[in-house]
Amino acid sequence: MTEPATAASKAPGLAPDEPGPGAGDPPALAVDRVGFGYPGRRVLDEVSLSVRAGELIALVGLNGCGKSTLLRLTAGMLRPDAGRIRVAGADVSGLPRRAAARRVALLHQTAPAVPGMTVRQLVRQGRYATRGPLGMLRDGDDAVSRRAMADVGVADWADRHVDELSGGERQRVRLALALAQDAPLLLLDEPTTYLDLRHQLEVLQLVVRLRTERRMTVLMVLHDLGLAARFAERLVALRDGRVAADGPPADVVTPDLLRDVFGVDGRVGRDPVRGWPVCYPDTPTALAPAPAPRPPAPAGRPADVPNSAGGEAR
Ligand SMILES: Nc1ncnc2c1ncn2[C@@H]1O[C@H](COP(=O)(O)OP(=O)(O)OP(=O)(O)O)[C@@H](O)[C@H]1O
Repeated sequence: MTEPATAASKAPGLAPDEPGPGAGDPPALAVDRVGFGYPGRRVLDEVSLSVRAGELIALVGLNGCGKSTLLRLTAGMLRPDAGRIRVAGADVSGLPRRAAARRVALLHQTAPAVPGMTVRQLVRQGRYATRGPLGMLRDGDDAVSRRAMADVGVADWADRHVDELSGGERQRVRLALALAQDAPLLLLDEPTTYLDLRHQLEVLQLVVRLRTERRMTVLMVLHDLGLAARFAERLVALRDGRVAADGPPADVVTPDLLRDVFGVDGRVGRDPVRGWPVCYPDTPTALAPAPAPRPPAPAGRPADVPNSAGGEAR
């Protein structure tokens, strides 16, 4: 997990006239004091995160703490009601949909499975961002789709119907769909859901390869702290819509994290061979009180009101 990133080739996904990352470039992702709420429900407050190109980060936290919402905001599907999110320097909520899709790909928790659609057809939809005005695939799109299917090991299923696949098989096809976007920033919402142990490891090894060989930047939500600590180089923990911890797994995965973020008493040891943190959760305990509410936002800054759109930014 700690192997250095290889030298960057041209970043994937960007149009030929868009520059790839280089020295002095803005962070791959900059989340700056972001707040967001659905109508009647405040979800994120003052969330800040700076991610370098090629980093592999696991986002962890209790159910409902705002992880998926942060990914949807980062993909430009929702608009923050406070703060800004920039991907390679561009404010995602101001980008046209296709331009955002060339920069960020999101693996959703659920698949857009139209009845009768084949795996090949679904994965090709990932090329949406590069399609011409009439929706035609361009030169090279088919090769990118095929590479995405091969990366995830689903090339042999190209003619199978998506709605006839098992949950785990569908999850891998969804990952191929996200990879087909060939975007430099990959957001994975629970990529190991439904997968057996072998395929969990295969998918996470693939994610590591994408980072080291293609210099993709990856932010992934994982519920398994052990896998997160083993595969990510950095862990970000959300609690009550705020960043509660951010750093290398060895620093972040502690009994305090188990208690304060997950409300679980437990111990943390080290894998005897590899050295990565291993959690030994004992029993649920009362969560420590949430941090005190921050002072009211200055007048004119809509940090504490729900997003009036309450949904899709576009
Ligand atoms: N479209 C929506 N409208 C209203 N509330 C929503 C919507 N989507 C999510 N929420 C609420 O926002 C909060 C954060 O949801 P989110 O899906 O971001 O949590 P999460 O950390 O990803 O949870 P999980 O680990 O269970 O997937 C939850 O309380 C959820 O009920």
